[in-house]
Formats: sequence, C-alpha cells, structure tokens
Amino acid sequence: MTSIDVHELTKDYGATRAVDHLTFSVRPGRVTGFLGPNGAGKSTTMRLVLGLDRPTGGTATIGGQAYAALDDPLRRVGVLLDPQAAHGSRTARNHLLALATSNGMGRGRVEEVLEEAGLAKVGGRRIKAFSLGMRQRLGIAAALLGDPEVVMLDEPSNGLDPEGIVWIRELMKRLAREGRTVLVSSHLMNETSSFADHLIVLGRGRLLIDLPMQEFLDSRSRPRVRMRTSEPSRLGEVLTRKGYRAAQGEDGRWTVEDVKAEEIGAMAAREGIAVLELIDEQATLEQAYLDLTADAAEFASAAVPPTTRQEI
Ligand SMILES: Nc1ncnc2c1ncn2[C@@H]1O[C@H](COP(=O)(O)OP(=O)(O)OP(=O)(O)O)[C@@H](O)[C@H]1O
Repeated sequence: MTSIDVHELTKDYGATRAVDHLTFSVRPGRVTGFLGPNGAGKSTTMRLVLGLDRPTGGTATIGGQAYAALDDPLRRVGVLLDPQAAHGSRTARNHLLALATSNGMGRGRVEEVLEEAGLAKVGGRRIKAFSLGMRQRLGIAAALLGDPEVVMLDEPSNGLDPEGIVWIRELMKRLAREGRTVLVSSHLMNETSSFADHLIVLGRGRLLIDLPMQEFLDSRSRPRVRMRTSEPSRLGEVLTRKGYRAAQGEDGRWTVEDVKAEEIGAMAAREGIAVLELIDEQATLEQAYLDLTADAAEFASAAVPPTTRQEI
C-alpha cells in the first residue's frame, strides 16, 4: 500500500524557515492527525508533498514517487486544500464532471461522490450559493472522485455543522479501515482525538511528535482516578492518612492524583469503604498537546493563552 514519506524536508520563504528538516511517514490503514499551532508548517508540508511548491531541501514522496511523477494523480491521491477553489458560477455536479472527464472518469462516479458527500439534492445548484460547509463537502467529494489510495485533507471540519462533523469523522475512519492512507490537518483537538489513530505534531516547522494517539496521551499524562463513595469524609481521612494527593469536588467525588483505579479500589476494599464509582481519568488530547507545547521552551510563545484554550 501507499505511504507518504517526507525526508529531511525543508522550505524557506526568504528569511522564514517554514519547514525545517522534517522526516516522517504517513502509513496506510489509519487516520493520521496533523497538528501544530498557526504557522507551524502543516499547509506548507502538504503543498510540498503535492508538488505545489518546491522544497529548499529534502524530499516528499507518495508511494516512493514525487507527486508530479505519478501517472494518474487523481486516482492515487485525493486532496482537500482550499474549498474556495471551485468556480462559483458552476454547479456542483458540473464542477465534479469537469474534473471527472478530464481524468477519464464517468458520470456515474460523480453521482456516487455527490451522494457520498450528502450533496445529491443540491448537485444542480451553483457553487456560489453554497455555504462554507457545503463547499467543504464538495471539496471532499472531489477528493474522493478518483477512489484514491491516499487522502490528504486540510481542516476538513471547517464550516461543517454537527451532523457534518460526525459524517466527516466516520468517513475518515472508514477510508482508513479500507486500507487507505489518510492525513488530516486540524486545529481542533477534541475533534482530532475523535478520529485520529496516529499523530504528527509540528512546531515551528520541526517534528515534535510522531506517535500513536494513545501512546502520546499516555506519555503526556499522569494517572488520576475519580471516585464516589457513600462515605466521602471517611475516604478523605484515609486518603490523607495514606499520603495520597486528593481533592474533593463540589459533587462529593474525590479525585486522586498519580494513582490507578486498581490501587485505590483495593485500598478502599481493605478499609471497608463502599465504592459506588471508580474511574481512571483519561487525559484529553488538548491537555496532552498543551503540556507538550508548554514543555518545548523555544515554542512557548506559540502556545495558546489560557483564556482561549477550549479549542485550539
Ligand atoms: N507563500 C509563502 N510565502 C511566505 N511565507 C509563507 C508562505 N507560506 C507559508 N509561509 C510562512 O511559513 C510558515 C508556515 O506556514 P504554514 O501555512 O505552512 O503553517 P500552518 O501550520 O499550515 O498554519 P495554519 O494552521 O495557520 O494554516 C509561516 O511562518 C508562514 O507565514
């Protein structure tokens, strides 16, 4: 199957180094989330992979070949870069038909991708009347047209409504299950954690992380347990006596730091405390990501201030 391979990739725009000796592979059969703050170099990397820009150094290949050297690029690689790129005066169907016919594909495939993207009913409307979300769906339909082995999507959730977000998430997962190579850039941490199996994180053009999602979360978070009991104050006394770091929330539940549920559950059983709820708290991708970016000292100025931390 087809991987995207980036090796020592570097791109300078004048004095700005947008991509800095980047090396990674995007493998088939999983969704790879491509993250990094604004200006980290995600779009530049995607453009270099697609031959839309020339690297200052290094290589970017798809299945071992430069994009420009691929025989039938639309059937090999599906791309969503800029949903505004379509001609506004064309209908969605005609836009896709023009793409299809210039690439030796039939009308039937156009109808299939219109259906797949939820645009079958509006295929006859002009694109200029489309909302951002509809344009986004059209861009994704175009990316799928050639039934490609590799799919690269830049911010695909942009402008989509909640139903559209669920749709794109399920679509990406399905494409990966079918064995395709799926690379998706995003700013939205919660969103990315709902579909990505693997993460590549850039900071100032450099590779910060190339790890399976779960491994990244585990590497960046300390264990923590949340529990509810019928005897919260007795539990509090026991936790303090045994030297655990614990805090009680307004709802009476205790949160205990640096410990797994197995240990606290066994301890509560030994003390004869009835446990009503006991759960290992999962770090969110957002917490792990902010922890990573705060860690990288040279990177701190690019970190998002606390007030805007909900979705970055
Ligand atoms: N055509 C260009 N000319 C000059 N500088 C550029 C050009 N394209 C990108 N840059 C610069 O390169 C750096 C990386 O930008 P890039 O758009 O690749 O980042 P990004 O991670 O995709 O950011 P965003 O999340 O905002 O899209 C930035 O400093 C940007 O200003």
